[in-house]
Formats: sequence, structure tokens, C-alpha cells
Amino acid sequence: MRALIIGIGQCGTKIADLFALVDFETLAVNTSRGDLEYLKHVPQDRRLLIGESITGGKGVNANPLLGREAMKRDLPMVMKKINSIVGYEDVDIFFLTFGFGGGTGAGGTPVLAEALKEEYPDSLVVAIGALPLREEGIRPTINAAITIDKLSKIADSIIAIDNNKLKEGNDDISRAYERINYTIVERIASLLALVDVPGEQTLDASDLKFVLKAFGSFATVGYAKAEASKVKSLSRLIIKSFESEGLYLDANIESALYGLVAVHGPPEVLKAGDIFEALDYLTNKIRGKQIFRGFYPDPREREVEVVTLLSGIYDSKSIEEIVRTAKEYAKSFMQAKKEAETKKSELLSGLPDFDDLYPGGEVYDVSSPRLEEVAKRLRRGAHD
Ligand SMILES: Nc1nc2c(ncn2[C@@H]2O[C@H](COP(=O)(O)OP(=O)(O)OP(=O)(O)O)[C@@H](O)[C@H]2O)c(=O)[nH]1
Repeated sequence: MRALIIGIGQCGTKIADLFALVDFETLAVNTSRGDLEYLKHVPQDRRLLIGESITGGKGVNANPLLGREAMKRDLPMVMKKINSIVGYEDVDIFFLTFGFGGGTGAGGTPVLAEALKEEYPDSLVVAIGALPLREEGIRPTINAAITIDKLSKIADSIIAIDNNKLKEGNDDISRAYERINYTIVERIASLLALVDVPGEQTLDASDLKFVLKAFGSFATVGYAKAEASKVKSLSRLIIKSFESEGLYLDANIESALYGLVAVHGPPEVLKAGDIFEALDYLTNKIRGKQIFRGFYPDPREREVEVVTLLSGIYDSKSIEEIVRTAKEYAKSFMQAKKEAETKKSELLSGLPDFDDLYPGGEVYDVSSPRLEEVAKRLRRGAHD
């Protein structure tokens, strides 16, 4: 199983930086030189500054048109770098990490996703994006809604993390960002770590790709960990992986088409009866009724760890709220624009031009040959 993590923009490269810390192959792409320098773990030769000719290396200030243009202009450089990283061994999944509300990530990610799909048709492109906080105002919400629309037509799955859930803690915002970034990386890394690993019933890269190849719908990764001696019901632990801290996305898990469950822990907890009860429960709960599973009994373990992935989700309150708000805003903005145009033409219609009011306003070109001729004749007359 080979994954390449590509971070785009500030939020995306910060997340990629954490993936680099846990030894994933990463690439960081940004319009801001300062943000690239700030990274700690992505190797220097894996940091690409794009759009320098338009931004001077200073970011795009939440303008996705500039983010898109920056990625378009430097796409050959970015793709060349990716080619050199990929080499001769296929990449199973490109994970693109970014913030939906900014300019570089929101504008640039769909451009890169499209190019990757074209160049690597057998690899999956999965977008992992942070949804903006309501308090950030209307622009990030619009950026998010339009980017969701674009990516839903290109990416195989979109793993959206709702930053609004951050507010449930007491941390200041940068600590809260750190916490959520860490959680995302922990979950995806735990999931990938259990793919292609020997176990009782194992998951391979093709299982994971099957689940994530979900025509641009939403996917979510759940996680739960508990002391083995305290686990009364494995199915409850699996369900718990989607609750509380669970999702970071307000989604109806029953609408999911596919699922994947990986459980790691001491053999006495991973009993066949409990496992099948848990799987039956989940299979009946989700709409698509297809669950892949992997079980990894480990006698040295004292804890049980559950990683769950659900995909093919269309029903999400977090996403609906963003799309609805953006649509309502767009509608009222277009209406206001139309009214302003009508008002402007009503106010200004009927005004004359300067010519109507200033008689004798003909203008002669002093360098015209005819005028020269007249001037010459006048001068001659003066001498005669
Ligand atoms: N989860 C999470 N969200 C973040 C983080 N940093 C920023 N965001 C969110 O991402 C959005 C802003 O995206 P950025 O990545 O900062 O912007 P950008 O893509 O670099 O684009 P510009 O700054 O406009 O050049 C906002 O909606 C923030 O709430 C982070 O570290 N973690």
C-alpha cells in the first residue's frame, strides 16, 4: 500500500507536515513562502512555492481565483516533482490535504486533483479538507461550497473535517487546530498501518481502494480505543468510534454505502461471536450493506483499537449548512447586484454627453497635414 500525501495551502501543508513526522511520503505546495518555511518535517526538497509571479510568495489572502491561477501556472513544475517522487512504483492513493475556506487550498486543490486523475488513472485521489468555522464569515463558506462542488466531480472521496466541532473544547484556536490535525493524521495513519499487514482476516490495498472509490461522495474515519479489560461489547466500541470525538463531521452514517472496520487488540476481546455481532450490526445500519473487515489479534496488546471508515455518504448536516448558506448568499448577492445595476441605469439615463452642452467643441489635430497647410498659408499672407 503506497500513499502520497500532498498538502496545499497553509492548513494542508501543516497536516502534511504531521504525516511527514510519522514517516509518510509527503509534498507541500503553497503560495506563501513564509508558511512553507514554517514547516518542520517535510523535507526541504519537497516544498514547492507556486504562483510566485502573481503573489510574490505572499499567499493569496483567501482568494480562490488566485489560488487556482497559481496552481495552473505552476502545474508543470508540481507534476514533474510528483512524477519524480512516484518513480516506477505505483501510488495507490494520493491524499490531498487542504482548508476549504482559504484561497490556495480551495482554488488549487481541484486543479491538482484533475491533473492527478489524468496522469495516474489507476490511483485514487482522496481529498481531506477542513471545513471553515461559521464565525469566519461568508467568504470561506462560499469557497468551501464551490470547492465541494468541484471536488465532488473529480475526487474519488472527500473526507471533510468540520472545524466547528473544535469549539466544543476550551483550547485557543491554534491549539485546537493542532489537536484536530493530529487526530486526522492519527486516524488515517492507523488505518493505513493496518492495510497489507498479516492478521486473522486482513485488509489489503484493493479493499481500501474499493471503499474509497465512491464517486466524489463523503467519507469519514472513526476511531476508538479502550482498555481491553473494560470492553464489554465490541460492537458498542465500533459504534462509539463514530460518536463523540468520533467524526469531526456531522453526518448520517446510515446513508453510507460502504464501510471498513479494522480492529486491533488482544485475542480474548477479538472473539468470533462478538466480531460477527458487531459486523452484523454495522452492516444492517448502513444503506449500502457492504463492510470490509480486518482483525489483528495481538497477545501483547492491552488495549483495543478500532478504526472505521464509512464512504459513499451524501447525508451530512455540516455540508448541507455550508452549501445552503452559500446558495442563499449567492442568490441575495446576485439580486442586490441586479438591483444596483437597475438603480444605476435609472439614475443616470437621460444625461447628455459633453458635445451636447459645449458648442464648438470640434478638436483639430495639430499635426494634421491640412492644418499645417492652413498655418503655412496664413504665415505666407502675413509676410505678403
Ligand atoms: N483543521 C484545521 N483547519 C485550519 C488550519 N489552518 C487553517 N484552517 C482552516 O482553513 C481555512 C483557511 O485555509 P488556509 O489553509 O489557511 O488558507 P490557504 O489555502 O493557505 O490560502 P491563503 O491563506 O488564502 O493563501 C480556514 O477556514 C481555517 O479555519 C489547521 O491547521 N487545521
